[in-house]
Amino acid sequence: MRSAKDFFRPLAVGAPTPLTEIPARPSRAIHFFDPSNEKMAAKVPQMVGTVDVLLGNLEDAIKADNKVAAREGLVTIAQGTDGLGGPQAKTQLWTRINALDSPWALDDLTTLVPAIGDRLDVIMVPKVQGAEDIQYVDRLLAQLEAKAGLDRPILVHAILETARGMVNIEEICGASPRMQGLSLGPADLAADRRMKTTRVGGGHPGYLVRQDPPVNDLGISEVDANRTTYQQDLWHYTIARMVDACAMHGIYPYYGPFGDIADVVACEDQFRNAFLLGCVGTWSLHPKQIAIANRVFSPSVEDIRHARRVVAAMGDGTGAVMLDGKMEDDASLKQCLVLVELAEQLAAIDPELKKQYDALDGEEA
Ligand SMILES: CC(C)(COP(=O)(O)OP(=O)(O)OC[C@H]1O[C@@H](n2cnc3c(N)ncnc32)[C@H](O)[C@@H]1OP(=O)(O)O)[C@@H](O)C(=O)NCCC(=O)NCCSC(=O)C[C@H](O)C(=O)O
Ligand SMILES: [Mg+2]
Repeated sequence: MRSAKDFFRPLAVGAPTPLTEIPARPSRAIHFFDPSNEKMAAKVPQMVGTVDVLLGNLEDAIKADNKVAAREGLVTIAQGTDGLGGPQAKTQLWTRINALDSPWALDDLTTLVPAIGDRLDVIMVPKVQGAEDIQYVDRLLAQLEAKAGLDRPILVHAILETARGMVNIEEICGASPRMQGLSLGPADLAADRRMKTTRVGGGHPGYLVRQDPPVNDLGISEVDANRTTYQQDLWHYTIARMVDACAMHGIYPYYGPFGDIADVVACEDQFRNAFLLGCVGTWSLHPKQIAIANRVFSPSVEDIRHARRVVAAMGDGTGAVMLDGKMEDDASLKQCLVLVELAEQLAAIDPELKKQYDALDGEEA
């Protein structure tokens, strides 16, 4: 472990100085595309500006025979697409490299950083098991950045998809000042934990609680009676764990994939649960999931109306007031400020949202 004194020193001579704070750039949807798929690649330029993050995927879902084509395709796309990636871009450019125990990960990094390191905002590392994985990537990136003459550090995002990664979650978050955030990888995590769901994210009808049985006049429980069941969220514990670890380390938590592309309703529910629990965004696997993510991970006009009224009513921010029959105080003010600040960040990049929030300006507090 590095000492506190050394933590923010570059890990290679000439590498950019690490950031002391991870910028809160909007990232409601991290949209995955396969850079070796011509049809998907052709859609990238028109998606710039409509989605917060475009992620060139090199890992799972890319056939082994296409790994090199995907890597080279990503270089071509990054070099040839205006407005994609870099600190000022409206649409960030991320990649998901291959797993560190695969034969491709090293070539992914040594190819991408010199070629498009100035465009790449975040590198997502799959199947992270512990701090050692992040430290390996951290040192290698510093060497490659120094060699390429880059002037800002590329950030790192870890996917939680093993039981060991979950157990080591705090040390992963704190392993490097490059750590930008965490995503849930529900498919790999389910397999590693030997969970019995075969779905890619989302709920499961078998994971439920059932209403108590009615009791008859003889005091006997009628277990065969019709009883309401309530489906539970298989991922609640994992997401909540991830949110706490990220908040503690000043980095950002994300829900991961929702594989039932056709079920846009359940997808929206899963995304909203993650938003309410504290996640800042999610993955999008299909173009139709982008609009869902943008909608869900943007505070509603109603929420912002209420939050602004609380801010106005609270004056200097201390004490307690009654608003619409409810108590508001220093703590609920902080809750409201979370939403107001998020709305400001999103309005800065999303003109339609800005218009909706601005329309509240004339309203009485
Ligand atoms: C899921 C898909 C395979 C579906 O593709 P397809 O059957 O082609 O869908 P459509 O016919 O509805 O597509 C309509 C058009 O849109 C284009 N398209 C589709 N998906 C994308 C996309 N992601 N980006 C850009 N464009 C896209 C199609 O080419 C069609 O174009 P056209 O014919 O010209 O109209 C496919 O969506 C897909 O492969 N998505 C990405 C899958 C992926 O990245 N998976 C990996 C992430 S999830 C994971 O790894 C699990 C995780 O790690 C864990 O452990 O949990
Ligand atoms: Mg996975």
